[in-house]
Amino acid sequence: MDARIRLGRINYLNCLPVYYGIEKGIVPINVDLFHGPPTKLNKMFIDGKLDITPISSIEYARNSEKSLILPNMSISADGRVTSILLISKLPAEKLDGKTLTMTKSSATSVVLLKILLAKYWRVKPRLLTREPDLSSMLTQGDAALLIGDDALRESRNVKEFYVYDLGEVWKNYTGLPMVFALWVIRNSYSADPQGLANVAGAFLKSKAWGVENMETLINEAEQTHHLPRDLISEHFAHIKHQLNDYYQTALLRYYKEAADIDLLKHVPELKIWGDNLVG
Ligand SMILES: C=C(O[C@@H]1C=C(C(=O)O)C=C[C@H]1O)C(=O)O
Repeated sequence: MDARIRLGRINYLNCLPVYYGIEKGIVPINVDLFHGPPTKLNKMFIDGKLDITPISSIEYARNSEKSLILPNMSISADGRVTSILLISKLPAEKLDGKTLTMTKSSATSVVLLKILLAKYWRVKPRLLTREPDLSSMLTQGDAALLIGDDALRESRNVKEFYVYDLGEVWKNYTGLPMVFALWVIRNSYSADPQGLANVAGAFLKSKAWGVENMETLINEAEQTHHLPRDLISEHFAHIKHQLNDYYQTALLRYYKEAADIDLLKHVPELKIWGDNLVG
């Protein structure tokens, strides 16, 4: 099989540990990589321009008939995540009627924030979507939602604000981890079980290589993402790339919470490739 797989790659630090082995050719696989923030990859996948890619977990729920889930992969956190931050001039309980600006790069964390505002903090701010630029977001509003590297980059400069790590708030609310992103497979691509097995295997090998070679990953991340070393290792320690029963239960709880406040039409079945689905 030498058809080149069109593979998405979120351009945040959270993907480095699972892509490094593939990108450096340590794990050989024939792919064309497409980089971008989550909302760009979400759209490319839905438009049929990617075969396999991480997408915001809420987008799988909205398009579950178009895709299958790649097993054993996710971007998750069991509590603190370090990179999904609500940065606010006021305590979150006081945001009722205030203006909150949200990064345009996110889909899952936008819905997560809406769940927490409605059900945990019980407030109803006015919500705006903006480019991920903290100072202009906080000029236009009283609070801002940032994700990924944009959040990590600001996380040490926000001491004068109230800072909420939404992985941690979600854990306080539900007692469960939070699954932010899933790797999905375009339905028509699943007709190539050998190709799929190759990709699934390559990710497992690349992920395992990353776990064994954490220092190399941190060195690479320092150079390519320009973040402090201790912040990088803290982020890597909190991001989980798994999708076992515990994380699947948590994901279904998130979908249920979203459906409860009409942000999702129905809770989808998690169709995971290899789970008695296709050959
Ligand atoms: C933990 C993260 O998870 C992410 C959050 C996403 C979202 O909110 O839609 C999508 C993909 C992930 O990048 C992060 O960005 O740091």
